[in-house]
Amino acid sequence: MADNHPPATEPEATTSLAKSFEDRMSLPDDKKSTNGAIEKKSAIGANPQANTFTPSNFSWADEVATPIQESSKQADMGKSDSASKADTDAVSHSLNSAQTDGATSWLNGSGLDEPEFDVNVKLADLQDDPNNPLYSAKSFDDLNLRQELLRGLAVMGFNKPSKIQERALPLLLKNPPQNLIGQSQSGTGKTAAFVLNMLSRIDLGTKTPQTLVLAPTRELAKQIAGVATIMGTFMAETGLQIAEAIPQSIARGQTLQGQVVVGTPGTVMDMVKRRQLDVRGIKVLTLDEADNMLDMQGMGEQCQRVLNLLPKNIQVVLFSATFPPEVMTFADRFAPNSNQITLEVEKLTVKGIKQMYLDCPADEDKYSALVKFYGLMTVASSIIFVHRRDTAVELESRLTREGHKVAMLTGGLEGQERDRVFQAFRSGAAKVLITTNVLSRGIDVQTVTMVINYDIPETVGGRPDFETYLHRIGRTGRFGRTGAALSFVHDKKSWTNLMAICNHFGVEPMKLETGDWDEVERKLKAIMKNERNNKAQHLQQGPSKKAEETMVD
Ligand SMILES: Nc1ncnc2c1ncn2[C@@H]1O[C@H](COP(=O)(O)OP(=O)(O)OP(=O)(O)O)[C@@H](O)[C@H]1O
Repeated sequence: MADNHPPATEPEATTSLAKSFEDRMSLPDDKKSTNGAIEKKSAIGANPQANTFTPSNFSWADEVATPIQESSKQADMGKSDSASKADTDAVSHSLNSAQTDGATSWLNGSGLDEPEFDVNVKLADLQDDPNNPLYSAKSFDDLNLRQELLRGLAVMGFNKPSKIQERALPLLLKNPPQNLIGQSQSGTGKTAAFVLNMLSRIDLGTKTPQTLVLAPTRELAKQIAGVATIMGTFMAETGLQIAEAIPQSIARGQTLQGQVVVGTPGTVMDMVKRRQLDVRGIKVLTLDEADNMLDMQGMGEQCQRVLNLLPKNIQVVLFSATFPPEVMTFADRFAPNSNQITLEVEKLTVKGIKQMYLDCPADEDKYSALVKFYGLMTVASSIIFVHRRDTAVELESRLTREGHKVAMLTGGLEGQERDRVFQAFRSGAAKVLITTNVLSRGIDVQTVTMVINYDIPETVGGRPDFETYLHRIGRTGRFGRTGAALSFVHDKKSWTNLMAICNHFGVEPMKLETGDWDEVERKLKAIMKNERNNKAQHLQQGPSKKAEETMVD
């Protein structure tokens, strides 16, 4: 695969073929260093908390709505509604070994100390609105989960299931087990749905692998393993073990032990071939980001080969926010006779994400526009997506040379370096991450309030890449938070592709122009103000009585 044509997500297996440029680049530690103060106000990567909030210095971070604040309130109280102190301590212990974000903010994982705002939308309000994907009519207690899992959910602060969790769990947990294809918007809790299914189905009497999750990247595999570790804290007492099947996770000659295995398909294949992974006891196979995993131009063949190695008649579970029609046929074959929860394309965009685009005169103007844009506001954490690895490297060196503090991760980096960079970003030590599509899917870092499409996502053939756009912007606005996505256009092709993407999802992005930065600032403030008013109205009126189901079986 040529370096300038990365696939939608760079699979592990292809990274060694395409890293010549980065291989030559030395990335000294000081570039990635996560300490060191940034004096310049609103510089890229500067800590927003270092700036004083004034009306003219508004912050996107302020717009991270109250799920976080609500969470920190729980932290103040020392525990969530139904979790005991002992349970909380047990989960804190799990956190030491798990890489996760999602549930951990109230345990000081990634909580933001946000300035207070006049209007607060609580997660509870969103979850009471039947039009919201986070809505549920049921509680976790109604879902027949084992007690240990209910305790895990309680300390994680999961008070109520989201719509996908409420709908998928009864289908997943039914016996005899049935296959499932599940779709819901980004950041609506698909991971918990499939992790709860796996943890409900394992036998703790043996350490042999019983459930296998495949994910497209090491970061996502580690994140899922982290969620399973925390959710299963109280099953660990009776023998639960979670194992990662990613490059270098175990030494040669060692075998993987654990009822739950989470890995990338290439490494899983290798481990099975080397007899490091015994798959004879597997009874559930889950594919996260399933449309990407089943894409025949990507990992489809590998996943099929893994499936062929597993026992017959296992439960196959496929989850993603997107299932384009061309993949759906294969998905049906991969998970035959499945129950299906799907979404209409217009329902796919997350309402809390404000979409904008910046009209740049030419490609070479994008860089100065980026710097200028960051200068207008403080951002909690942000991700800048580029198309090519060499663009990522170039952007990182240029910004670093000019005193901005940024981190960079592409599939061209070695595994341990990837872990180090990503951990720095996850922990908040690095505020700006430049990356390719390798991190476009699944990654859950709650502090991300801004996603920048420095390059509009396109397929190998140069066509608009609808799915990648949706997954990229879905790195913000997670589980009821608000966020913003800004796409850069600089010529006819990038503009046409962006418009095609927006038409596809039925959204109207707001246009910003580089000719008049005062106007850009004014528009940004207006959009944020509007958002606050909408929330205020929503809270005054309460949820709409004409509830319209957003999911169809
Ligand atoms: N019931 C719940 N209550 C509160 N928070 C939840 C609940 N379920 C999930 N979350 C949180 O929501 C966030 C998003 O969840 P998750 O990563 O599973 O989303 P996803 O649907 O898999 O997204 P993507 O499509 O991007 O992969 C996480 O931070 C998770 O901890």
